[in-house]
Amino acid sequence: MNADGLAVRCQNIVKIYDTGDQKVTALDQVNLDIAMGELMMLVGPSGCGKTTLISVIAGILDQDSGSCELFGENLITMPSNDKLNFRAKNVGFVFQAFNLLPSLNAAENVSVPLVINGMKRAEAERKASRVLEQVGLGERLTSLPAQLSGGQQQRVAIARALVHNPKLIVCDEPTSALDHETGHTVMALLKDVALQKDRALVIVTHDARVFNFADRIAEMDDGHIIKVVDSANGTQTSLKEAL
Ligand SMILES: Nc1ncnc2c1ncn2[C@@H]1O[C@H](COP(=O)(O)OP(=O)(O)OP(=O)(O)O)[C@@H](O)[C@H]1O
Repeated sequence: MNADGLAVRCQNIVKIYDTGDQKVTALDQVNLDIAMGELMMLVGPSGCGKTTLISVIAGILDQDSGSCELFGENLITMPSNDKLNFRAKNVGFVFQAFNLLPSLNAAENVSVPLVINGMKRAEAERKASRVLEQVGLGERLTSLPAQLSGGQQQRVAIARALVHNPKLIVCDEPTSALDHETGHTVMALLKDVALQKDRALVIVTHDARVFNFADRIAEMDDGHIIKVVDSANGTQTSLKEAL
């Protein structure tokens, strides 16, 4: 794939966790390109490296070697302040554990990325409320995370990842706590974002109900990407062609 028009370019990414008494190679020479306008899903067994890979892609974890470019920018060589600003503006992340701030209500949680990017609080909360309405939580704006169900908290986390209109959205199991219909609504909303030509989405999922939303599905095993399938026509791309 030509580097023009790429949202993400991962080349030879290696990540080893060193816990003192043992070393775990979570990513072993991973190569993956994601085009602008693409919704890429990552699948594979537990422990194969999916969360590690999206954390590197989102710039929240540094790889040990290899390069990862986001919209042509190599985050690992950026000064840390520039990296923080770049990430705050361009990346939305839905964590597996949601990571909502417990003392802030739903609208306040969702407004955090806007406030970080310099928007006034009242305006940020108005905008956050509109996105919460889109995910079906217009009635729960002032609820604290502890007053919400798991599925509702997950939708707050998704609204927070979308609210500042980032160019890259990275989601770790975004539909795991949602029923079929809500999962479908949330995926349709995420897909709408991915369809914008200067944006991209990467979603880690075990949820077969949402595979049909993907443009391509990359399958991982034991720190490697073992195949990439184009879901529109079922074509399996060899790894050389996927690059
Ligand atoms: N902070 C850490 N310290 C040490 N080892 C880690 C750490 N995080 C992940 N690992 C190990 O790295 C490997 C990859 O983990 P990762 O969380 O990326 O897998 P995953 O495919 O996302 O798994 P799951 O589907 O269960 O979320 C696993 O063997 C895991 O135990």
